[in-house]
Amino acid sequence: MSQPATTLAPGSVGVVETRHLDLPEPVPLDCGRELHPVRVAYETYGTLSPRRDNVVLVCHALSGDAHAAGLSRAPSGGSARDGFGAEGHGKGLGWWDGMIGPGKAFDTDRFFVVSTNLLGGCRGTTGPSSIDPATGEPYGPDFPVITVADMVRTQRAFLDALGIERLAAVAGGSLGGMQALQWAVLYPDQVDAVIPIASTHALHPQGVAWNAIAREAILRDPAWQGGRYHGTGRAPDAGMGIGRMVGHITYLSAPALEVKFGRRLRSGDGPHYTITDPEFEVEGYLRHQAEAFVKRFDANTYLYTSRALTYFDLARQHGGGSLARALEGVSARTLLIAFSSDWLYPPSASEEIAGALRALGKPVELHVIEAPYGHDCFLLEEARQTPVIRRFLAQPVQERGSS
Ligand SMILES: CC(=O)SCCNC(=O)CCNC(=O)[C@H](O)C(C)(C)COP(=O)(O)OP(=O)(O)OC[C@H]1O[C@@H](n2cnc3c(N)ncnc32)[C@H](O)[C@@H]1OP(=O)(O)O
Ligand SMILES: N[C@@H](CCO)C(=O)O
Repeated sequence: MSQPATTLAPGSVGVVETRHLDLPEPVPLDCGRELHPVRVAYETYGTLSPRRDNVVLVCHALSGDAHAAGLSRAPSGGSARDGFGAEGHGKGLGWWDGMIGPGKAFDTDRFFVVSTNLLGGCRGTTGPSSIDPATGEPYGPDFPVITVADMVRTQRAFLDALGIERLAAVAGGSLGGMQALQWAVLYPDQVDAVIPIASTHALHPQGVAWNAIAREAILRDPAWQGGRYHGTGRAPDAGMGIGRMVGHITYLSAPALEVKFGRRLRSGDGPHYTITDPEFEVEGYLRHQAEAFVKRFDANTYLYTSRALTYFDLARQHGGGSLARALEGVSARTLLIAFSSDWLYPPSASEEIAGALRALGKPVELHVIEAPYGHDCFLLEEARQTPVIRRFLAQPVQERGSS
């Protein structure tokens, strides 16, 4: 994971700025509605080749944004609600800064890396906090329910507007990996390689359940007000904070919590026998994560995005219940990376995808990295993902085959 920085480290893409593009056409959605207008927030790193054949799209997870690499030019300290927004994790460096740059996994000496904030987001791309042209008010709960396929259709339309037809690769972790898989299925002739990391073809029931609890915490906060909290001076911060605490624990692992906090108390002279104060270090940490999160994120975006990732089911949506059938049309070569301690998006999910692709004779590699930090390993274990990704992306066409 990128560290706070005031100076740019070697290999940095430098100071970057999030830009915005308005799509010329409405985006058709799985729910049957169309969305228009749609604005997409994006950043790019590296140089587009004259043949426009070196584009890598990186897709973020639940709470990310377009600021994937470099040091943001945007002012810090803003929030998702006040219009300009704080940086991805509050320090100015992009959420995959260790992975994108000269000589890094996504090498900007070679690739033109594009990162967008996903549809439904609260970091510059049209989402539930955007103005509904029909009412002149924020959409709130009137925003259409969106899917991962809708996010990918939006990215396709965005790239069309930039004049980019093909992608050398699509990569992302978690929900970002779902988008990569969705690209391979929806646009098989337009993407050469996909790199889903710590991801799945369908979240397991326990994952669906944890997401449901997080959403429930928001829905039951009286300040949510049926989703029409914008402009009322009240927002469901309490509910979203609890939702983030739940979610954040699912991104970690039991051994990581043991090493990081153990059962240490916050105060040297405790316990203080209180039912309200955070006595344990891990409780203080969770409160900190909740407080930081509500400053940078919108509750309705959380609801819509969490919903989209629980709906995602390649077999159901594209294969009549069969993962193999869903993947039949894939022509991109696939690199799957999973982490041994990730119980939310476990290696078994990547193994299922790899098995289905192999049985179909498609080129696929699976790497399970032994690492203790749980699901968030895709943000933390940059050094160990880098050689795997660099080697995969360096493979000349004639060497591409099943493994
Ligand atoms: C996924 C995308 O596509 S982009 C979105 C990615 N960003 C996020 O998810 C943001 C929130 N998540 C995190 O911070 C994740 O833990 C990670 C993986 C991104 C970073 O992991 P780490 O570097 O190990 O950070 P860690 O989990 O220790 O959290 C550090 C924070 O907790 C605070 N903290 C650490 N220990 C304690 C404690 N005992 N009590 C209170 N606060 C604590 C630190 O002060 C630090 O705060 P800051 O972020 O405000 O500076
Ligand atoms: N911590 C990451 C991972 C979620 O899958 C996020 O908040 O987006």
